[in-house]
Amino acid sequence: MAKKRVHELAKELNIENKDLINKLVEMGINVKSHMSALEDSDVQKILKEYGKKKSPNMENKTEPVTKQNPHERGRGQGMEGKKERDQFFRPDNTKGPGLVDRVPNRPPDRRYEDKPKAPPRPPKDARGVKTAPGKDAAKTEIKEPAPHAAGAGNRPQRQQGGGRSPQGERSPQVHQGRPDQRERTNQPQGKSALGEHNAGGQGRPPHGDRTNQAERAGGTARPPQGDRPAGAGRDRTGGGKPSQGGRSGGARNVNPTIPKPPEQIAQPKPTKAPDKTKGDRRKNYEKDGKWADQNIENTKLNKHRQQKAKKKQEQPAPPPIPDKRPIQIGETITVQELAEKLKKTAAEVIKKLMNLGVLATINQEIDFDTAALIAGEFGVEAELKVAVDKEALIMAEPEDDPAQLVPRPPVVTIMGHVDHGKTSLLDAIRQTNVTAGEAGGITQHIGAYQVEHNGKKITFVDTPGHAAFTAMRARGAQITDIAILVVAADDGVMPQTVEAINHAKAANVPIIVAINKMDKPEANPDKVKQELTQHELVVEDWGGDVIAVPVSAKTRMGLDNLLEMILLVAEVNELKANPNRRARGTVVEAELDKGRGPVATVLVQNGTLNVGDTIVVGHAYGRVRAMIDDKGRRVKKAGPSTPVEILGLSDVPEAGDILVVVEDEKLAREVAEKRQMRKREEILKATAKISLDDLFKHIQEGQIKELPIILKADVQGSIEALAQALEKLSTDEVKVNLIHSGVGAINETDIMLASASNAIVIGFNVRPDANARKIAEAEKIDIHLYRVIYEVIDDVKKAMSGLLDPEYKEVILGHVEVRKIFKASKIGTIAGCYVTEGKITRDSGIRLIRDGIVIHEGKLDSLKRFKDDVKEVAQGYECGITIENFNDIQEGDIIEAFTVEAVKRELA
Ligand SMILES: Nc1nc2c(ncn2[C@@H]2O[C@H](COP(=O)(O)OP(=O)(O)OP(=O)(O)O)[C@@H](O)[C@H]2O)c(=O)[nH]1
Repeated sequence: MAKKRVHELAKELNIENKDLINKLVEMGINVKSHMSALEDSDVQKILKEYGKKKSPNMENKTEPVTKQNPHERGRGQGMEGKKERDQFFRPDNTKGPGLVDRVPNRPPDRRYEDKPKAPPRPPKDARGVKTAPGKDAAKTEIKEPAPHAAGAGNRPQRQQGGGRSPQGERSPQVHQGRPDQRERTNQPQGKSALGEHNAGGQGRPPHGDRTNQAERAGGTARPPQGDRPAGAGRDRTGGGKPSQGGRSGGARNVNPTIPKPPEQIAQPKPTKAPDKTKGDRRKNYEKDGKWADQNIENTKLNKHRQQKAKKKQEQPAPPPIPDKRPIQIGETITVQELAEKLKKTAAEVIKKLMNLGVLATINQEIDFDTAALIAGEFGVEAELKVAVDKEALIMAEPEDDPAQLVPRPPVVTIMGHVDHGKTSLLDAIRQTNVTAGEAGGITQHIGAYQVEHNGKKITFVDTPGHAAFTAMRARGAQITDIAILVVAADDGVMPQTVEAINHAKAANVPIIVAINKMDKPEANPDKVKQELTQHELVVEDWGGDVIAVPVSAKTRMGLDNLLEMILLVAEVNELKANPNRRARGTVVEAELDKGRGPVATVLVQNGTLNVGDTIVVGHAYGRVRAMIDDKGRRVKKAGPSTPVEILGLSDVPEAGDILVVVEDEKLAREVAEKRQMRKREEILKATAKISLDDLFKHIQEGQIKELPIILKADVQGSIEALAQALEKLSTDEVKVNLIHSGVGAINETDIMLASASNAIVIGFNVRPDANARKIAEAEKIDIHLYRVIYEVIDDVKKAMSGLLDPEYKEVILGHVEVRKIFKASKIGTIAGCYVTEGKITRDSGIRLIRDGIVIHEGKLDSLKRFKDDVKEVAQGYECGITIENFNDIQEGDIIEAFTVEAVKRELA
């Protein structure tokens, strides 16, 4: 006889293949699919299982039906149609048709409410609250089916077990196994929740159902168990373990009375899982060791699948986990960049900015604080990114290893009073050196030179005077090791001598006094020495520590001695440097050579500068293309204290700029460009908008060499007259430059031009229109309005000479539009007006403007509201106006009301 296949048997039993397969698996019968053939014995087992289940449960279930419990009803009625049954089972698959949806509509314990006798049990209630609602609801809604045998009574259990279809099949088995289990579960021992459940299912008094079920189950239920609080607790836990229970315990241990809701299954309580599994396993094992093991395996597998499916169903589109990492923002950031960092659109960011009252365009930079606020609005934290100061990095002076330090030539600067012979002395030393046989012969004035004395080198800075010395110091460059103070023996200490002394002292530079012009008969070195003491310079002869050397630049007398002394002081001061490192130096002189480009004389102060080195010098950078020494020779390297001319810079640096060698050109360029930008900004800042009020101040500060003017007038004749008069005002210091003139009102374009060229705007018998006025205010453009040519000339003249004293300033009160004209023989022309802006007062001065041209300036004769005289009329109101001694008012004219206020002038 042909073996029966699973699907055939399922058909026979009127259950789904899936359910039957699961049931078979639970029973330890290995089947792979609905096509798997079943042994006769297995078929018998199944039939027995289902057959067994049917009878008792069905009977039991009828009772609840009468009580109109939906579940019971469903069961009691028995499910005839497959559809119905399917409906019942499917919900078990976590997401049966409509199961979840219906759950909420169900009162959680409705089933139990129907049982008034049910004694209240806190623990169970608790559970009920937590889990039952879903369960019951689900059940109630879906539970109509359960037609066949076990169906009615067991279904709830199945669902409970895991709410999966397999359980549906299992249900019969549940019933089968029940008695045994019940016996076990009913044992007082605290079994796992599930165990309790199962048992409790039959014997849970607190839940009305339970009693019913117990009855249904065939009296196996044990009320005492149900009472056990522990049981309840366990129950709950068991309930919380849907997935596991579903498989391992669900089917087997399902509690017929308290079916678990799909929700419970869907949201298991992981904490109790192990207990349940344990309990189930033990039970299974007790029941049938093999079976249990297999079942566990299957359970795991199915659990995995279910979880997967569940995940898919429950989280079809998991919301993207927001990136909570803080974003890094510098001191400033553009709106666009911020939007990108926040992964938002610029529009969204701009909108948030607007909410904060910040109007910004996409390319506008906002500061860190604002950016952080915006980021916060989007729930993102912002961190201030401290930019690495590359400039500081390259400018940092590395510490030299003392072992690497070697003596270096002293760098000497010559200072002193005018005409005391500084230049003569420098030349004399240089020439002496040349005549001494220095190779090369042709001396180059590159800003510094080196001489050799007794085999030792001395570097002289070729820019005498303390002004240059201090200017360099002010730039942070101190190149001088020793200062030679030249004092003419025939003249003595003079004011600039004193200055030089103070500058050298301030720089903490040792001083050697060269008493020059000793060849002169009137030379009086003692007088010099004496005067020096008054400035805290006590020469050695007089018991001090200051070296004084009598010299003559003219006769070259004492020069060797002077050089000797220089070397001595250098030795005492232990001047050392490390030639084995990247060079660092200071620009002594720089210029733009027509043929060679930017040329700078650099005094290397430490390290060795090589041809090919990448350098940054102030705002210039480049690679050392060539180096020329003070003798005009090309050199490849320059060590400490060596002055060299260097070629290859991008721009002409300034004296006092520091030269550093950097590793790569990109970094050099970056730093140099940053400095250039900073410099430009400084220049821009310094060039403030000109106004007549502070014109003289700017002229004095040398910031202005010309005064750009934009002139607007009522007629061409006025422009010509004014242009001529204004241009005549040009002086040697400032040239008046009429950059634009025209007939008509001052408009927006005039203001923009003034803003771009930093010009002042003069209006003669014309007014700025509303737009122009607004822009002028925003752009801080100075507009001067006149009605007399002489006043224009006088004001500009005074402004240029610093004599302008505008003690009064005109303030515009408002504008009134003439809308209707009335003629009255006695009064004259009455203008029916409307105040369009500001206000007009009875005592305000007025200008009648027609097409931007001032037709009349004067006073009001009367200001009325209806028939009453009023002191003022505000914006939005009508009024009647007559102008003193003026009747040529036309409709459309604008009356400008103004007042003149005294202004306290700031001293320039
Ligand atoms: N007799 C004599 N005249 C000297 C000596 N040194 C300089 N002179 C003269 O003094 C005058 C000024 O000399 P400079 O070398 O130009 O003096 P300085 O200090 O460089 O002058 P400034 O550059 O104007 O500050 C010149 O006429 C020199 O010829 C000297 O040793 N003896």
